[in-house]
Amino acid sequence: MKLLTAAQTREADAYTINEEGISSIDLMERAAKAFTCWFENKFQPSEQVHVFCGPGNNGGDGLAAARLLHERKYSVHVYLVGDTSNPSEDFKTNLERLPQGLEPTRVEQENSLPALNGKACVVDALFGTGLNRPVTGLYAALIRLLNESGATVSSIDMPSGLYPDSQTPEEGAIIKANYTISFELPKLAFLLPQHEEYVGEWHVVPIGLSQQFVADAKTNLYVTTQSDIQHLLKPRKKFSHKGLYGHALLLCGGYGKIGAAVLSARACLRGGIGLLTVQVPQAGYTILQTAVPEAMTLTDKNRKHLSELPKEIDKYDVIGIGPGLGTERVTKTAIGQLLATASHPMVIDADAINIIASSDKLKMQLPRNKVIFTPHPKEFERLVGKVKNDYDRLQHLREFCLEYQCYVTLKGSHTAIGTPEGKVYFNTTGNSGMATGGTGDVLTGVITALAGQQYSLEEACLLGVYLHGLAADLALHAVGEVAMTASDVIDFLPKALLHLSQPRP
Ligand SMILES: NC(=O)C1=CN([C@@H]2O[C@H](COP(=O)(O)OP(=O)(O)OC[C@H]3O[C@@H](n4cnc5c(N)ncnc54)[C@H](OP(=O)(O)O)[C@@H]3O)[C@@H](O)[C@H]2O)[C@@H](O)CC1
Ligand SMILES: [K+]
Repeated sequence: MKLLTAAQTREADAYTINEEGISSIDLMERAAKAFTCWFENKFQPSEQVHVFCGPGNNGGDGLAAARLLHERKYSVHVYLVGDTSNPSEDFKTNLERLPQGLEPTRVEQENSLPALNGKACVVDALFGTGLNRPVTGLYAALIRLLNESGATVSSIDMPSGLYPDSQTPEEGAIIKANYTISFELPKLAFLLPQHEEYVGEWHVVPIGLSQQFVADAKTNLYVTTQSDIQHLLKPRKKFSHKGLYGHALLLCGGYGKIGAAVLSARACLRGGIGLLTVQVPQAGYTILQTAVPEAMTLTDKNRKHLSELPKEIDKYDVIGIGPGLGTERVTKTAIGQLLATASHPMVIDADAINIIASSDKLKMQLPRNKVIFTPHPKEFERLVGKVKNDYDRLQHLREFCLEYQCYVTLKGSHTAIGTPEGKVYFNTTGNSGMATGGTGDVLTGVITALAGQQYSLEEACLLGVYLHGLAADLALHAVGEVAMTASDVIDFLPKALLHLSQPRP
């Protein structure tokens, strides 16, 4: 799914009105109905609902939603906040449409802010995508009051005060919403970790914006949904044999971290690889052979660390390297040899990233269009330098992928996948149960498996990241977030694959 900017959303709005024969006020009614429908599923009519409206169309949505909730027997209070003497046309119409018994309260000064307690149910319709400067003054005072009240806040389209697709200046007040109900498409701001406390749980509701406009809109930002991912999955042929599904080499594990190699290897097998060879230091031989009997095991001449490449390296279809390696000098030398000689697709994680990040020479040796890096944010900063905020991190992601013509899956709540063409895809599966040691090793195994099965590197990243998160989402029902381990994620990979291969409803 494409991610459009606020400016593009406004254009989509205008295009829909001009080309699809719907008036602006009717489009607003659709938006208000979509919001109300979500609201009714969430809150009982016994709730006292306080709707705070700003002067633009976001406020207009709030007025229409207030009317619809009133009709559905909610006890509604409407507040017109700030200077609403010059409102948008659709705001005006919806103000006129308020029925008797729903007279709005004007809030024009800080000393007329209403008192709210923690039980209040608030609808935030102050500002949406038309916000054009930081929120200060009366609006900021109201936002602070709402944030401190403990009330449950549902924001229409955007948490008021948050910039939809650029860094919000520090001086601007921002609503801390429990829920954000956005129209048609999510906003970039929702996908960035720094906004978690403002956006809360977000949902997108359709309002019938022109699909033609969305299809033609230019963007390099995407959100991966199940339907985007599902069609990537390749069915197996009936007359199959293991040689058709790739031979992967994993270079993982060091003394005290052989478990990382076990996790990557098990995940690689669950990801469908035909044949798997794992090279571990001598200390890992018995462990690997016992824990992962399906994998062939090679031992390094070094007892504790990777120090050499296997012979006949050309016979492998893909190489996964990094989990548990350590950053010994001998390992650095081996990675140098790998980058200088191998032309395989490579999945590079953990200490292999740290080693490459510490050497400009190694970075220069990276083969173009062959490498997938799978860093967490700290490893990413080692690669690109310190970042200022999440927007800056995205910018660095794009620039790094373009410069080195590589793929990067930057791990996080919405893992961001950068491509050599400068595209960024945000993943939508996964949960905080994955914040535990070893889940990264699992991802390396899964992506390595997919890259070995002749998925393109872009497909391997998109599908691998999605599956990894989906497995954790399925594991959530069985073990919960707190108890989840990396092994649970591996155990649910088969269910995730089955889930994706079911026909779409
Ligand atoms: N596109 C769609 O798909 C659909 C969109 N819809 C809805 O429309 C919303 C966008 O509406 P919008 O464009 O009227 O902008 P909105 O967010 O109400 O704010 C503009 C007003 O705020 C003011 N203002 C701005 N910043 C300010 C500040 N810091 N402090 C104080 N004032 C400030 C600004 O005034 P001015 O700059 O002139 O002073 C202007 O009056 C969108 O989020 C969605 O909810 C749906 O109804 C239908 C489908
Ligand atoms: K809002």
